[in-house]
Amino acid sequence: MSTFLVNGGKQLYGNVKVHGAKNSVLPILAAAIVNPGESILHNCPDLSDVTASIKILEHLGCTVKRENGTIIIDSRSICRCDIPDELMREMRSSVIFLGAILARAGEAKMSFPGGCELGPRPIDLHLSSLRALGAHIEEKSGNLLCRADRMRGCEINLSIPSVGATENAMLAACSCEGTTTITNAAREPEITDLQNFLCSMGFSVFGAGGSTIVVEGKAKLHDCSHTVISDRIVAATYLTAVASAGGEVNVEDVDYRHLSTVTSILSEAGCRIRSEENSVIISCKKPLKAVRPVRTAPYPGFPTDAQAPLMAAMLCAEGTSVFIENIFENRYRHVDELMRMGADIKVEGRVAVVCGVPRLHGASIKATDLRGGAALVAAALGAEGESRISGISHIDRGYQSLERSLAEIGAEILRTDGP
Ligand SMILES: CC(=O)N[C@H]1[C@@H](OP(=O)(O)OP(=O)(O)OC[C@H]2O[C@@H](n3ccc(=O)[nH]c3=O)[C@H](O)[C@@H]2O)O[C@H](CO)[C@@H](O)[C@@H]1O
Ligand SMILES: C=C(OP(=O)(O)O)C(=O)O
Repeated sequence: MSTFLVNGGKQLYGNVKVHGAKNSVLPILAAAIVNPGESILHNCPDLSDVTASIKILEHLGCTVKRENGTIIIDSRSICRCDIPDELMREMRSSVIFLGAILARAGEAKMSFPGGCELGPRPIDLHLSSLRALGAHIEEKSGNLLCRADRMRGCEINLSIPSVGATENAMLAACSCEGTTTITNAAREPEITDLQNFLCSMGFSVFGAGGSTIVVEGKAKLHDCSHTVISDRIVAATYLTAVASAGGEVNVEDVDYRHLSTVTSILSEAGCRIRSEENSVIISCKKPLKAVRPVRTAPYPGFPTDAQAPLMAAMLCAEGTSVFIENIFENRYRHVDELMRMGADIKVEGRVAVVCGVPRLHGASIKATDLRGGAALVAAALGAEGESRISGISHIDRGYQSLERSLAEIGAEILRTDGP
């Protein structure tokens, strides 16, 4: 089992590039099967979740070529409409294949998806949206058996602006007769990226980025190519790593507009931030100052995926910072591990209170989810001495060679094989 060995206490300097967004490329890979043709995707990160998506595409009968950051999917030869349980469990985004397979084949069979364990992650809104469009879905012994003989566009009002339910509804709506209007849709930049990809293959989809998305079903489709947007959560993680360790780093290939809630909090903490066309430059001297309460919220609010990395940066800030996790019920599993490094954090329900301590020390710690794992790395970079971080397969789901990127800006971090 691989671990990260981090020798903390070194400031970070230089340039680091942000790769393509996991939460964009995964639904886009699923969407590629809606079009019986070729899709060329650029800026695809090399992540274990991307590998899992490719396995699903190949299982369905697609031909997939992957070269550096480009993935070419030819979905003309699709011959199946089921996904094996072990692939469903590998990641959350496997469930987005449901809308895509239904749109393409009119039937689908799969089990429930995996993904980070952050408390209950129901898919009721995914299923009710697909049912509203005309799908018959039977839930039997942990399996979803779906058929859709004739899907019709309709109005779908989501009770929560769920990212995944919005994506599934958009994909299924592509094969419907007529127009589908999704209200209270998720507004994340990754939804806009999915809309742009669907438009590039010939669909008429508009409104993404706002709360109402309109999909005109059925269209004359053609081969397409698309470049995936950059990963705002990876960018946020680099910013918090610099805030934790100190130094000055240019985070490149990023859309600063997607990061404004994160950069405004880091500025409030005392970091100097300069946003340019495609980069954000951060410069920090320790100690930082505590910040006003950080409340996670759907985009454009503060992203839940950046909550743990930001917490890592605030552990040694002067004063008390409060975090309120509004999206997921149990997203503080990193807290116990951070406390092994000397952090002072109290959690009650959805609230975590972080009292700044003068310093952290290295420790043996374990990542139990993706962003919690990234937070442990950020904290270890700012701690005195050596930390050994296990469970890094969680981190590999969302960060391409995190250790290499951090080493390029001066971090002492090594991936080792062993217990
Ligand atoms: C692959 C991907 O894009 N993952 C992201 C996506 O996850 P995901 O799409 O799973 O997150 P959702 O936006 O669906 O979840 C938001 C909230 O809605 C609830 N809910 C969701 C669906 C449903 O059918 N019923 C229901 O109650 C969830 O339990 C959660 O409390 O958005 C999350 C919120 O920004 C991010 O943390 C994840 O990184
Ligand atoms: C929670 C996350 O991913 P997933 O939804 O794929 O589990 C994440 O990217 O932080």
